[in-house]
Amino acid sequence: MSTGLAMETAGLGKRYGRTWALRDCSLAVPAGHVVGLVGANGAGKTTLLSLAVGLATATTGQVRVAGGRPAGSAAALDAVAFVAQEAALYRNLSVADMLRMGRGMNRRWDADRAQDRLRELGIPVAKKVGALSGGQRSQVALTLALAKRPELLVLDEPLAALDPVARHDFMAALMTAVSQDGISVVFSSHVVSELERVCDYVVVVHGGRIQVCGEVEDLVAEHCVLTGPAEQAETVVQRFPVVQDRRAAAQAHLLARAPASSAAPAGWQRHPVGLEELLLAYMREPSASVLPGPQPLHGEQVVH
Ligand SMILES: Nc1ncnc2c1ncn2[C@@H]1O[C@H](COP(=O)(O)OP(=O)(O)OP(=O)(O)O)[C@@H](O)[C@H]1O
Repeated sequence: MSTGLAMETAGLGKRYGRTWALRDCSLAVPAGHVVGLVGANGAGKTTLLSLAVGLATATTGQVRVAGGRPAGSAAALDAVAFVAQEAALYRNLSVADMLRMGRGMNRRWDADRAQDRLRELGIPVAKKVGALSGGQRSQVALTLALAKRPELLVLDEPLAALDPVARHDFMAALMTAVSQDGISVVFSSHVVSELERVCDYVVVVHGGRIQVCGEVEDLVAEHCVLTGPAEQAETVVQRFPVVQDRRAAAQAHLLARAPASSAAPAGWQRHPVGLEELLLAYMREPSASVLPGPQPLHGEQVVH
């Protein structure tokens, strides 16, 4: 059994009929990170998260979570909390009913903390879930997930239905929980502009395959935009892997994998690149990939 990894997959694949929703996915995400999972519609994000929380079974390969527990096993269910895309709450039940259900279904339920959290947020527990705003419903779902005291919290597009203020409040609540509890978080999102503020690790999925996986700090340090004369661009392209190539008549802008330790070519300037720009470049260029994260374990037998 391996430890220190929030999520690890080896050769993981999921097929629905003739469609491979996820294919040959091998990654190892260290514990203690806030991981942003991004990719276009239909890229395979929900499939990967569903496999990780044990809601779907793999067609090929393996997935383990929270320090090597096989996904879907009793040990994993104890250690992992999941907030689904539509924050699966029973709209006809009151918030208090949901809290009672949570307590009945979980061994390590922290009822006091859940009550305190909802009080601080001003969410009345007597109210029916269906009568809450979208932002309040998301906060209730997060409260229920945190009350489980998970080691790994998985959220599928938690920001999708929220307005900018609710989105900000939700992420602030999540970050507070992360710093208080030291949990690992993996969440999928289309809001690439907000990831820089909250994530320290990113995974990009494209067409069911992992395209990018690594620590934000490393990724940003390993990339830059090189600007210089367009007629010399080909020589630069041969020297550095280029993710995005933009050329005008006179000048070229190349978003390249060129670590800070490598000198910029003579006559060229190096500019730092932000996470949003970097992720958008990779998402626009599916053939470019980078996988600098730790190597997943191979060859270990996992008994489900
Ligand atoms: N239950 C299913 N039956 C058939 N095909 C499915 C099923 N679930 C997902 N797929 C297909 O698998 C692929 C990946 O879907 P998935 O929902 O994982 O993508 P996603 O990245 O989460 O997309 P989105 O951002 O739109 O939520 C898509 O082509 C989708 O149509």
